[in-house]
Amino acid sequence: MSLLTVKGLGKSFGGVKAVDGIDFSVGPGELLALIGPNGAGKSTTFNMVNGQILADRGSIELAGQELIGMRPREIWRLGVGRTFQIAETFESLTVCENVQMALISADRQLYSFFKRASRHARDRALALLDLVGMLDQADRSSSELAYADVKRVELAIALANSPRLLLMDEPTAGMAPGERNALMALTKQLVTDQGIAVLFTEHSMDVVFAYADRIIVLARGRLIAEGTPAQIRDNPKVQEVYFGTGKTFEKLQSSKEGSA
Ligand SMILES: Nc1ncnc2c1ncn2[C@@H]1O[C@H](COP(=O)(O)OP(=O)(O)OP(=O)(O)O)[C@@H](O)[C@H]1O
Repeated sequence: MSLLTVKGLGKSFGGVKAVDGIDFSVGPGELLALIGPNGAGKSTTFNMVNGQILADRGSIELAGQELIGMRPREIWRLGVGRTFQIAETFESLTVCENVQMALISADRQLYSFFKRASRHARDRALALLDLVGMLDQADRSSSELAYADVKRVELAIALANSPRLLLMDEPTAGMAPGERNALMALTKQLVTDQGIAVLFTEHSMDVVFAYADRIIVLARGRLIAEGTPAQIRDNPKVQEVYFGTGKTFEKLQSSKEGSA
């Protein structure tokens, strides 16, 4: 059963068909990687799913509900979370307060008094920090954290909204290989346990091949391949348009060994 179902999705900018009629779906607990060379249409696809860009055509359904035409905030309220390439937390707040803010924001309709919300949210924030392995750093200032830990806090913040679908934009950008694997292993475990569907883009092929359940490949706005990591690795069309374009494939294959 799919949670997110995208059909015939398209978006043009002037004469450029950034996304040209693509279909895909993601199910609960599944990690779907969206890859492709520069300018393939990955960001445009992402931004259409979370409502930042209005699609020209097609449909994006979350559990049967059409998202096209909704604002990002409404889509977020329906349970579509997002993490960013560069993780950001409020540096003036502690780790725990950052997660509390996210909880209070997610609960806005249920709590009218900040104090009450804030007390209640602390316990839940600590539980989320425990999930991402950051409980012992809950009362530290966010400004003191190492980057890999900021990414963990960002994951806790994304989980605060109890997402059904999580969009992750290059989740491991800027991280060392060992840290990349730790973050992705944690993400995979959490989304599997909680049945969250994940759509992620990633330039790092070692991460894609190790953690994606399925991969879709875009090139010039078109979906040119879809399959398991093994199917995508062996697909000649993919090698031609994507891996064949540069040194990326070879380089990342050897980095996989280094990071395993
Ligand atoms: N706001 C915009 N105005 C005009 N053209 C755009 C705009 N956004 C994207 N494009 C064009 O649409 C195409 C797809 O861009 P997109 O950013 O979605 O690709 P991408 O796969 O995310 O690329 P990258 O990996 O480099 O981030 C490109 O040709 C790009 O130049």
